[in-house]
Amino acid sequence: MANSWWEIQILCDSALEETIFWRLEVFGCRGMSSEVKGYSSLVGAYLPQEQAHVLDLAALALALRQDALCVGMPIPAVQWDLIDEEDWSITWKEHWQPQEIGDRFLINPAWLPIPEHTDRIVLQLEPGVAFGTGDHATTQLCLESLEMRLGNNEADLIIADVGCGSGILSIGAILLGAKKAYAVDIDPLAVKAARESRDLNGIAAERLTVEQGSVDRVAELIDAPVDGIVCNILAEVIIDLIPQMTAIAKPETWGVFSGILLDQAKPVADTLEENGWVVAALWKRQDWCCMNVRRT
Ligand SMILES: C[S@@+](CC[C@H](N)C(=O)[O-])C[C@H]1O[C@@H](n2cnc3c(N)ncnc32)[C@H](O)[C@@H]1O
Repeated sequence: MANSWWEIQILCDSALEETIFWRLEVFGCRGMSSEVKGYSSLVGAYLPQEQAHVLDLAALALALRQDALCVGMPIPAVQWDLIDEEDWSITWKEHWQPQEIGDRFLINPAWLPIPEHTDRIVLQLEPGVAFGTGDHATTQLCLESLEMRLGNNEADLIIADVGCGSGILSIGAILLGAKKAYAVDIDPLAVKAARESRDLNGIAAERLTVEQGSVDRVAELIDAPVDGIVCNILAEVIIDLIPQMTAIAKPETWGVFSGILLDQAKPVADTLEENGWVVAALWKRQDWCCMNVRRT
């Protein structure tokens, strides 16, 4: 089937939801949703067909089973099916509704009209293939941190968004008043999605540069160190990237780092300290945390 997607559905105890989201993210799933079913949750996720073989899906189901057994929870029921692109998009549209985040943002699916009577900043998104719809706790924590950081409309602020996914954080920063953002992602599909999100929100290409790559790509693109770095990737990736982040920072540069499970916060904080950064605040949501960091 051309342009087919795996639709993965997992019926689980609600307490397992966060671990399952994490597993799915590491597996490479693009869109994730969850629906409450009594005391259980039905977690849905999507993955381009070419990215996983049936054997990979079976291995994923096994890992989820082991995760549940480790914490004495009922074993989740996992099933998968191939669906075509059109069905995938329709499924998304059913799941995805406008969502308020923090005090300022309203994430609005692109197929719905822009709400007229809202005092919130409307951020339009398509159900693209990239991570970053605002559903995930880590994205929410980053947007809320940006709200606090950019509360005073700092017009000259330049930020780097490492692992931009849909571009949600860069766009959020620009809508809050940042002058420019450099958004990078190693996934070409994310780069395409972020450029589409930029156009959807009427942001000029000069204000939001989107390129494939990572921190080293930002270093090539910028003329001067950035004022802020947002990075919502998994802890182990952030740990590897911290030394490179120092190279694109100046003494006043701040960072908003998320994608970090609570029990991985210490190694991230240790690596930050070793590289001349300090954790100024740590925000928690579910099993995740978001670090607001600054240079020492
Ligand atoms: C959890 S998503 C975050 C998306 C979006 N920024 C958000 O906050 O919702 C992480 C993104 O980081 C990208 N990524 C993973 N490792 C990376 C790396 N070493 N450098 C740059 N991007 C990376 C992934 O492709 C993915 O799009």
